[in-house]
Amino acid sequence: MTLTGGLRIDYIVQYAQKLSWASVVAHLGLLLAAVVFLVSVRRRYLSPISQIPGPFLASFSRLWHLGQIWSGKQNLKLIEQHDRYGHFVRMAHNEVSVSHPNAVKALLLTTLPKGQWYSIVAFPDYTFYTPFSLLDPKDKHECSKYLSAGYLLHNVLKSEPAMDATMRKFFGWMDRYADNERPMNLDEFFTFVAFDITGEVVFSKPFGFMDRGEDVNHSIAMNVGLEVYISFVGYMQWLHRLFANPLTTWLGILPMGHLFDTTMAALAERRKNPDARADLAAHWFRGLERAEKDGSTLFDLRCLQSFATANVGAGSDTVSAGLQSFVYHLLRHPTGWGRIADEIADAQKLGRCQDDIISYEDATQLPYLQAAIKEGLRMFAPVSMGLPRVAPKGGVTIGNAFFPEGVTLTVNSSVIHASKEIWGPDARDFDPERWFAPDAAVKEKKFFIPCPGQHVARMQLSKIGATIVRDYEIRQVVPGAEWKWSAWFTVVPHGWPVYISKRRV
Ligand code: HEM
Repeated sequence: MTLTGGLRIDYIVQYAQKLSWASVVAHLGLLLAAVVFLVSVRRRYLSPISQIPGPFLASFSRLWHLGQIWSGKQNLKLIEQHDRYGHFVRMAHNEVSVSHPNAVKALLLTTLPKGQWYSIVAFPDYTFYTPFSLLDPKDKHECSKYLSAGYLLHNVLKSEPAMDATMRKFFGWMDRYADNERPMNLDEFFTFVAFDITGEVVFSKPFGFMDRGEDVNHSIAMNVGLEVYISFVGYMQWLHRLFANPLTTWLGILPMGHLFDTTMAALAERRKNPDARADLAAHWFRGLERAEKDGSTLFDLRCLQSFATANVGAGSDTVSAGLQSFVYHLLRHPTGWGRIADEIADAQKLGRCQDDIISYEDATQLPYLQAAIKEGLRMFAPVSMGLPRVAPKGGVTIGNAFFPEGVTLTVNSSVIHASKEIWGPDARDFDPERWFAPDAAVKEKKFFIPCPGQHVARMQLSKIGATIVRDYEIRQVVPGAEWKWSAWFTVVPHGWPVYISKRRV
């Protein structure tokens, strides 16, 4: 060490020895403040996305974004920001929300690495992974190829009789409420039926919500807790390691609850049963055999188990939200409800729509029904969180903007669905008629974010939606009262009880 270096250290040591504890803390505080200040200045002014407009807090931290999630209205707040700033909004120091019409194609339909946030969507703990949570597109593909066959329409259709059995129970509850003339929380029953159908479709075992007509073991309430958890903790992965690790899994103290226990137990049972129904698990187990033969180092039983739980979450809340949006918006547009009732009456004259639960085949031939379902999903996108991708080597160009490697670019369905540039000046209004425009099919492909469970979702929305309109009349207990919701990863409304009456005896 040089003489000057030694002297400097001596000086610092002597200076520190003279300080009281209070002033040591004050000095450390000052040092920390200086570091935070310098990092913030660097992020705000020297980042490759410094020129992207957005809220002040977002220009140097994640705080603005977390605040919006906490408000429960992140989807609406982001729409407001895009209305103000245009196609690109800096929503955090390293993340840009994109509403450009090319966003879905450039970011989601292309194989880009996913943002770090996705690592959280694998349960029960951070050592598990699924194609949903894997960030590298090559890894995702390696797992997905063993899982995707089950979602093909002709495979999903094999579950229709099982879906019908669960739907029958759902309509049994509607009949009971109609007979008793008591208000029904249709929102809850939509969630119960969606969860039970997911159980049927995934592993031929409903969770039992429809039998009891209640949230068995508070599992759905717990699932909401999990949604809040992933929305926040996804941005603080170190916390996830603290809460959800192999030790907490082994101790069984994670808040996964009945849904996840049932999923694991059902999968274990399923594996032993060679005569099982052709459900998703059957395809996945076949995929597992293939992966073993191929020597896949990535796709294994743990990945399959974790993926099953991801399906339960991803497939149930979303369908409940879609069903709710369909009924809620049609109650405000009685002519739309009437149009569907009329097309069903016409179909019945031709011998269709006769089954107690309208078949999927018949429901797909009801154009206004299909338009109203799509419009419900457009108006109220069930996945309310942005979907982050990371610009790879060489960067990404969207419109006239170039984003260099490493920038996180996010697409939010609600923002895309509310874009006046895409849907026209009436983008914020519910209007099923827009789905009869010549470019409607192209818009659906371009601007609805793809999901592997789309056929499962469409079957439920179409069959339940059509049967409700054919067989029931619904009115809100407080006509016109607004529903309530909080937007976490998904957004599921509540708080709009209804009276039911039967059209069919
Ligand atoms: C109306 C209902 C639904 C909507 C709006 C919807 C929407 C979405 C969206 C936006 C994503 C995120 C895609 C991404 O990260 O790039 C997603 C992912 C996913 N959804 Fe759906 N979904 C619905 C129903 C379902 C159903 C019924 C299932 C299963 C039966 C399902 C299974 C999944 C799975 C497994 C993923 C993760 C895919 C992956 O990255 O590997 N979804 N969905």
